[in-house]
Amino acid sequence: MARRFFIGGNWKCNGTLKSIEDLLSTLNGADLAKPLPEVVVAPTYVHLAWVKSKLREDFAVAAQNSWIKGSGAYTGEISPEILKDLGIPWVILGHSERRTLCSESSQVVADKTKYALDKGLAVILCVGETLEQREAGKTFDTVAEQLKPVAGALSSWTAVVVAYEPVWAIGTGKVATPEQAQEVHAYIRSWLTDNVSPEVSDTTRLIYGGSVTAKNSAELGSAKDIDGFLVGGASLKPDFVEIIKSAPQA
Ligand SMILES: O=C(CO)COP(=O)(O)O
Repeated sequence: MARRFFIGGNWKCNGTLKSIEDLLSTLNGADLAKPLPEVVVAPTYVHLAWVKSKLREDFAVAAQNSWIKGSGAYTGEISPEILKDLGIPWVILGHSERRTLCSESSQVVADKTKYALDKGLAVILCVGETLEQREAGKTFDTVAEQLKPVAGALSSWTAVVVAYEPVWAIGTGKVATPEQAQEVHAYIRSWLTDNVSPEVSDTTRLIYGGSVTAKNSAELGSAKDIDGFLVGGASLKPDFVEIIKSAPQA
């Protein structure tokens, strides 16, 4: 079945009013061929509602995280209910920066994913190995360990996109080769067949993240099991438009 190509821009902890205004005018002014891939940008929480109100209507917005439970006495957190109320359709969960810097375990990521989906958000679920894990031959085991609690928690995957982001490729300029990325995407697809269902495996979009640029996106995007990208640094630049343009036409 055809999976619609998906391009996410994770702005991380970046942006000023001026830089975002400039970026919005680049994105909104871009002349893009139809049919468009699905395009979703993730500004910081404080910029989210403003970006949503200014962004072209054929792109959507995502939060970069959400709380594990509903609204209440959780200082500093943002619940899926609040995001839903603001009309935010997507959330990124399990990014390696949160797993590492905020000690989010795979079980916490699974519980957050379930809660966000239950409240009607769609989830970009990130998985990926460190360089140490790759060099120890543990890439597949690491990804399986990250997916397992999610598979245990979810009853439906229709609103999930899985982002494979090898930690060693994030923000390093060291992009996975199309063969390296394809190998792990194929593994994830077979893992989903065996542990969830052939239908989920066939329909779930698997996107790649880690030093994606306008120079490498076309080649990566032509790999069989790569259904899109989660772009960090290059999503803050006009490069992002070129990455969108490089998406394979459906
Ligand atoms: O972490 C990423 C997207 O979530 C990738 O970041 P870079 O594209 O900057 O390597």
